[in-house]
Amino acid sequence: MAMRLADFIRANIEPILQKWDEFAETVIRSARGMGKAAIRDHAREMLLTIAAELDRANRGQPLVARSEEDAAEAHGIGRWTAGFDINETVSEYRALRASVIAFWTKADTTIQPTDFDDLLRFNEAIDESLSASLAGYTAEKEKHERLFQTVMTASPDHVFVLGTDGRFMYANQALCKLYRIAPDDIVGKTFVDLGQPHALELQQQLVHVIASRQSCRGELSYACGSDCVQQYEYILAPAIDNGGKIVAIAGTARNITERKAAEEKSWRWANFDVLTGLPNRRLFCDRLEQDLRHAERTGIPVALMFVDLDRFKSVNDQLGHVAGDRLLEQAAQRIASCVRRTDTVARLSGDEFTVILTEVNDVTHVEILAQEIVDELARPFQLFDDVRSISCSIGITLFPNDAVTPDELLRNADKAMYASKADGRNRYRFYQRAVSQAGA
Ligand SMILES: Nc1nc2c(ncn2[C@@H]2O[C@H](COP(=O)(O)OP(=O)(O)OP(=O)(O)O)[C@@H](O)[C@H]2O)c(=O)[nH]1
Repeated sequence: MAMRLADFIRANIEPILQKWDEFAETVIRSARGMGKAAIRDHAREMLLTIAAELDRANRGQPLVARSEEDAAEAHGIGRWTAGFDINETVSEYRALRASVIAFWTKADTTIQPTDFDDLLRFNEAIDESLSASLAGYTAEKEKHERLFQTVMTASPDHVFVLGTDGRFMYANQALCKLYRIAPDDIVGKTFVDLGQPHALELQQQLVHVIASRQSCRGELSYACGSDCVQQYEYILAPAIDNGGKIVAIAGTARNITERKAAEEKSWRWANFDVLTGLPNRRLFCDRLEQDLRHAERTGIPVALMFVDLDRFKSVNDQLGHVAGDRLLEQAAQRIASCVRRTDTVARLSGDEFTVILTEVNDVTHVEILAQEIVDELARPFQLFDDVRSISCSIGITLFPNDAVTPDELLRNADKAMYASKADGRNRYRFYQRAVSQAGA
């Protein structure tokens, strides 16, 4: 052959790369996100580097200069990052070697002694390049594994990998600490083996993730002592290989106990009266709407009471606001003690309370209850060193007889309450009767 191998490679680089492309189609399937052009450019770069090495060898210079070794190493790192597995990385070099030799052998007519030297050096160059590349690949892989381990170990969240049979393949330190088990001992066990009440739920979720091939989230409680329950939010996600097969389930779980407590606290702030602990106006309105909807379905009436303390201002004026607060707290407890657990007692504002009575089959019961509240609030209140007596005025309206909307019902109850006040306080009045009396 007239042409040296290095020159041959440079002259035939296009057809060599064309052949390489065809082979690469089958080898590099798993190189996610890497375009064909990028892969080809890499091959071109490697071939030109090897050709330059052959030139140097022909001139009697050392075969592999440091910079080429670095380039091959960087290539290996790139292959790991691009998602190549180690076989694909090796195959890539084998394909390059095969492409070049196939072309060269085909083009060869008369073999010169120098051709054997070139072939030998070419193979050596490919081997050197491959080993530098693999060194880069494995170093990068190990570096990432170490980083992964560090992140997993430091993570306060639970991270785990389960096989499709539900057995642990990996669990990080946080999870092992929770279950009081060594990381090596947890491998091969299932959540059921760890003996937690939430195990069956997780097992079912696992089956669901495998069947649907979709991730799922959920919440669970973990009893970490007789009076300690921690809440966790978890995500289970299927790990799918290049062939579309589910090979594992990756899971994370985060302790949300504090977040839940904060949410609960802010929900209480938004919906309950701080002084009395009763539902506030907002929650009262929600409950009234719900109760009315329910009553529409069942056809059983609802009664709404408006309870206003009589001359409460004088308690504040004479004994101070703190004593007034004490009275409001006690009044709230007394009203609540008169009703069923299913009924709602709320504090709308100041000394105004409301009571929603559901499933009122007999209005007589409403009257009895209203009188009970009047009597309860007429009993003396112990306010620190003082004892005070006040009374209350109650207005009552009925759904659906008097009105059907929450606003109208509230207005009616308010009017009936004022009728009680006008009648001399310390009593209750029904809206209907108050209206007909006013009309009479
Ligand atoms: N201690 C205390 N007082 C409050 C609170 N909210 C409102 N008040 C007072 O409650 C009083 C309500 O008075 P009113 O309902 O207007 O009048 P009243 O003295 O009860 O007289 P009648 O309703 O006409 O019988 C006002 O003095 C308010 O300042 C509270 O949270 N604590």
